[in-house]
Amino acid sequence: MNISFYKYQGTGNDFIMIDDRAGTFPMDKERIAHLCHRRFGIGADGLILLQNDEAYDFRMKYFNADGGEGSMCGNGGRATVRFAHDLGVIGDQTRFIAVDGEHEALVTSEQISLKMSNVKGLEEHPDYAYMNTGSPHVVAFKENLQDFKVYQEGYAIRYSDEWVKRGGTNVNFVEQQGDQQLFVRTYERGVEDETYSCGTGVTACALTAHVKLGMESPIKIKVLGGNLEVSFEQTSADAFENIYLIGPAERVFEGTVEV
Ligand SMILES: N[C@@H](CCC[C@H](N)C(=O)O)C(=O)O
Repeated sequence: MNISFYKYQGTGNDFIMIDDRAGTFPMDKERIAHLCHRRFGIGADGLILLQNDEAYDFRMKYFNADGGEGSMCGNGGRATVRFAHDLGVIGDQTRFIAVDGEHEALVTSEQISLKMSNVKGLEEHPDYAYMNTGSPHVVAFKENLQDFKVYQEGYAIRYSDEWVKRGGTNVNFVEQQGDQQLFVRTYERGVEDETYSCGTGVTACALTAHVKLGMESPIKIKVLGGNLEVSFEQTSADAFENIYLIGPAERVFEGTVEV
């Protein structure tokens, strides 16, 4: 059968977006991986279904590029809000449900401001920090990040015995570039490559930079695909609330594909 799809991107993290309010999309791992393949398919870091939900404006169901259902995707959340707005499903404010629970968002023509899940349990290790911002993230500070081997080093951590045992992780490398500015590069689990941006990843980096370097909210973050901002409130030594991921998200093209 042929289905309509839309392609969206948020700071270069790109997604196939499907209006699945009828609930008819055939959710099959191989099919989703094929659609996301950059040579044989449409090409994307992930595929997202916008579905109906009784209690919320919509449900966001996110799959990584390998076809497996992912944990929360921050940029995907922002792109799904833009998609829902473009479809006329929502106005300029929304409350929706995703794999990690309820989210709120505000829409302007330039930006989507997405409220992220509260964070509890920041682990501080000598060489890195770890936290779950809806998805699991290792955060390691590096100098001269532009020239750093993100794929090789990220892969080594992601597939180390410890992280395989713990269910896998995304890996973020971060460099401070001013009082309120970070530069972040991310190796993404489920894409198994460096992506141009990772929303839950930059959120983890901002919270880590606050704890380790004393950087205050809001923190601006440069990624390969553009610029994001993260604001937050720290409520105890390892807990954060009112976390917002703010940045652009837009439709790139649309089409039909046989599934
Ligand atoms: N790109 C995402 C992160 C997606 C989740 C991740 N790949 C996983 O399942 O671990 C983002 O913007 O947050």
